[in-house]
Amino acid sequence: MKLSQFVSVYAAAVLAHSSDHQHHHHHADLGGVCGSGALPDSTCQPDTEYLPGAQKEIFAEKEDGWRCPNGTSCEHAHKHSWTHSSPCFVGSKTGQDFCVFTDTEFADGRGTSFVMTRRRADYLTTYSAFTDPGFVSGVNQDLVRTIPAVYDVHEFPGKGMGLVANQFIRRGELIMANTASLMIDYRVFHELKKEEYKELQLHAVNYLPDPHRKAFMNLSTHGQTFSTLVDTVEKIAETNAFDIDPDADDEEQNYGFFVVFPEIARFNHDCRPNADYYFEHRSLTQYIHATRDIQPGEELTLSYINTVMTRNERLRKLNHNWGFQCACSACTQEKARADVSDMRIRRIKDLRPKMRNWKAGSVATPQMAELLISLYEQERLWGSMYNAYSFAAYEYNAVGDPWTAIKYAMLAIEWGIPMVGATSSEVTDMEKLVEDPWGHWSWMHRVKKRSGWARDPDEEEEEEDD
Ligand SMILES: C[S@@+](CC[C@H](N)C(=O)[O-])C[C@H]1O[C@@H](n2cnc3c(N)ncnc32)[C@H](O)[C@@H]1O
Repeated sequence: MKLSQFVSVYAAAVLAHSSDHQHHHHHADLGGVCGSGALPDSTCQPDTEYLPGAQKEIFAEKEDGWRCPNGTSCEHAHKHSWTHSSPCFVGSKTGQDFCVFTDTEFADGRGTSFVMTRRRADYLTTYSAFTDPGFVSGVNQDLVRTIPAVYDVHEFPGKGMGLVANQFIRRGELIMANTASLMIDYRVFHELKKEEYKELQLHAVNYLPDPHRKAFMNLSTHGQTFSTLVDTVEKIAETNAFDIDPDADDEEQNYGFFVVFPEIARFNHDCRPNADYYFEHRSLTQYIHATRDIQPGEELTLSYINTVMTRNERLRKLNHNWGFQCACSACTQEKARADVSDMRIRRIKDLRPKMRNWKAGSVATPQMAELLISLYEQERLWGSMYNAYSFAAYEYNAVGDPWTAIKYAMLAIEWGIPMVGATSSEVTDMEKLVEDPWGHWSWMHRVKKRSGWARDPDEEEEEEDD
């Protein structure tokens, strides 16, 4: 297993679509393509026709009659029963059509919309979420609720809407889960013209079933208003989307997804959040669990950025990507405390690559892992504790102390399941260690390396810094 994988997945799963989009405040964005064959004539309507509720009248036309730009064929043979699959634009590098694929039946009729290639959309339909509808039945608890919510939605001065715990929530408990609403292949942003992908985005949202589309259109635009729907949808996506890495079997490893989950989008940011998220590909679901015990009345928060950043780095990034001045407890603490917090952050950044280095010359020791645990605790980075416990389990096992290794592996599993999921490699590798530390890859690994008993270090997988 690759240690770098879990650290990078964790760090990269950041609520960010950092490219700077400019917004054009003009009407009739769709007007430009009307009559060009890019869209069916029925879509060549004033923007107001795209308001929620207008979907059926506009998109009642069958896909068969739809054409794609530049004479490309948009053959949408229905391998999976996509309810809609047009329009399309050709990617500048891949030469493939990027289209809108909507399944309005998905997850008990909640629906989901993709903007990607046919090939990738079809690949995603091999996931249990599509092959076994029962798998995602009842996952989303917001549009149709069968279990009482542990939170209420409130207005927060200076932050817009946010979520508040309405009861005690224990560490590790599930707070919310959403299947993907709008899922965009990142290549769309690299290969299509801005006007093209904005149009695909608009269609993707329009195709969602009514209540779902309304929930999407209600999301934050960071206080801005736009005269066209295409710009509003773009700003909503930019303000609310998560970056999701492709799964390990996806043939497009270099490009992940830009995904919106309307209810999860209500979490405001905190640098020391009391909730964290992970995406489970086979259910196409983003899960949110409590990183620590939460008291009723506390605001529920996620970190939009990598938490292991100094105060100035965090402030800069949040201001650049979302345009707000972070006023969380970690950002507003008095200078002496903020300085020592930054010292801890720098030490964390220094320790992790050392422990990820499994070569003979690595200076990693179990004491470093103990230090990392303490630093995470002092920094209140509860969502990362599992990561420090894993390092400790590996380090103890690597010097031949299986019982301490098992103790930390158990802690890594306990803290890791709600943060990264029970089926993630981080958790399953810890389970292997617990079952048989002596047979685990990490057993005596440091000792063997340093004594020259093991393979040539250069043959080992190199771990990168994140
Ligand atoms: C994903 S949305 C969060 C929910 C949003 N407050 C709403 O009303 O729907 C992100 C936007 O919320 C606001 N926001 C989130 N966290 C914030 C914070 N810590 N301080 C100020 N504004 C925040 C910003 O406007 C940001 O662009």
